[in-house]
Amino acid sequence: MSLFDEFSFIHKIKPTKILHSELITPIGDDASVYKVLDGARQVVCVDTMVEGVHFLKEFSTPEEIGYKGLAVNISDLAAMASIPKYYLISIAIPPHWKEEEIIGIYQGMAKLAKTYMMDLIGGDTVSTGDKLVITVTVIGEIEKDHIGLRSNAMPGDVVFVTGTLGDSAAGLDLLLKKVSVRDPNISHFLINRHKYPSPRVKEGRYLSKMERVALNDISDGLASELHEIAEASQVSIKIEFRDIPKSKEILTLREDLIEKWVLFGGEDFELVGTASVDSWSFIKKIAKENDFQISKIGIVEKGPAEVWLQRDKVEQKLKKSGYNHFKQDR
Ligand SMILES: Nc1ncnc2c1ncn2[C@@H]1O[C@H](COP(=O)(O)OP(=O)(O)OP(=O)(O)O)[C@@H](O)[C@H]1O
Ligand SMILES: Cc1ncc(C[n+]2csc(CCOP(=O)(O)O)c2C)c(N)n1
Ligand SMILES: [Mg+2]
Ligand SMILES: [Mg+2]
Ligand SMILES: [Mg+2]
Repeated sequence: MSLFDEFSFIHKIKPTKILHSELITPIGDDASVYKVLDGARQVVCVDTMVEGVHFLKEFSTPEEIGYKGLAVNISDLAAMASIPKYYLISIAIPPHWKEEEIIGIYQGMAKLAKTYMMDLIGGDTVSTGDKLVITVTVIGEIEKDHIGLRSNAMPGDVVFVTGTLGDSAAGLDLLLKKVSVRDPNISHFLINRHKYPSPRVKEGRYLSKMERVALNDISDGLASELHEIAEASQVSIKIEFRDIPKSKEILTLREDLIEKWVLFGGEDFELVGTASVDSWSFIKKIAKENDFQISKIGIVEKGPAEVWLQRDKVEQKLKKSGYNHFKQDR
């Protein structure tokens, strides 16, 4: 499968003709949005988790796997600025998974679903040969005209991210024993960030109040997601490494690793986006009043769909590197 590129594959299978004019976002964003009869907008998306690719039984409990499986999907709803409502689970179970473990996965999901008031409305259960596969479909709603499209960025905009970046990838490298940390509080924090991502639904909802906001959630890494916004909006993006928010815990680790985790690590499930300068002053005020973290990391400029990274006054083109299924550049 090494010749298979995830992103060019999606481009190849993307339909060239849309049959329903009610469809607002076809393939190419975090979720699909379409009009329903009463004029409201429904938001739908699906993501799959595979044992060995997204999680390992050796270091994650069934509850943790379930929590994360739903969280990463809610994160895509947050990246459209929508309100989560329902979810469906398709699960392919190999012989070495016991029923009580599968129920544990559902318990992990149910815990998070309660927080976001989501109902489990269906799914599918099948057997499979070797690896557990969990496919989660989520459905949300959004008001007309307030969708966080990747194509909404405009020259002059501020580029922002929520939370801190790189913690999840650092936590994964701790679990995989690629790095070690002496302080148990630091390793606990980073591993927790890997196992329990917080979908930024509240942040997405506040951001939806702006007249125009571009949004993407960080699953494959900051560099990859910024490229997706640059490509969808046909703009150039410039970011400053120093301004990317990093946790105090990650800052105790090696500088070259921090850079790799922050830019290319992925699974942060924070939101990255752009908004006008006027909206940005307002966003900062709302964030302070409502106790969430959001930081300016760069600007949008006219120009080709590229991403530039400034570091110690040196500017370099940032490659679209990050997590790409089938590609081994990580
Ligand atoms: N096999 C597929 N068939 C049809 N559409 C697909 C397929 N795979 C992805 N897509 C669509 O391509 C677009 C980009 O998908 P992608 O999975 O990269 O985004 P994402 O779900 O936000 O990221 P991630 O999966 O890394 O969390 C989305 O619109 C998605 O629905
Ligand atoms: C055991 C194990 N090895 C590696 C990783 C890292 N990882 C897997 S998928 C992915 C990108 C997001 O997934 P997707 O693009 O499918 O949404 C990343 C960063 C992990 N979580 N567990
Ligand atoms: Mg996404
Ligand atoms: Mg996806
Ligand atoms: Mg991905």
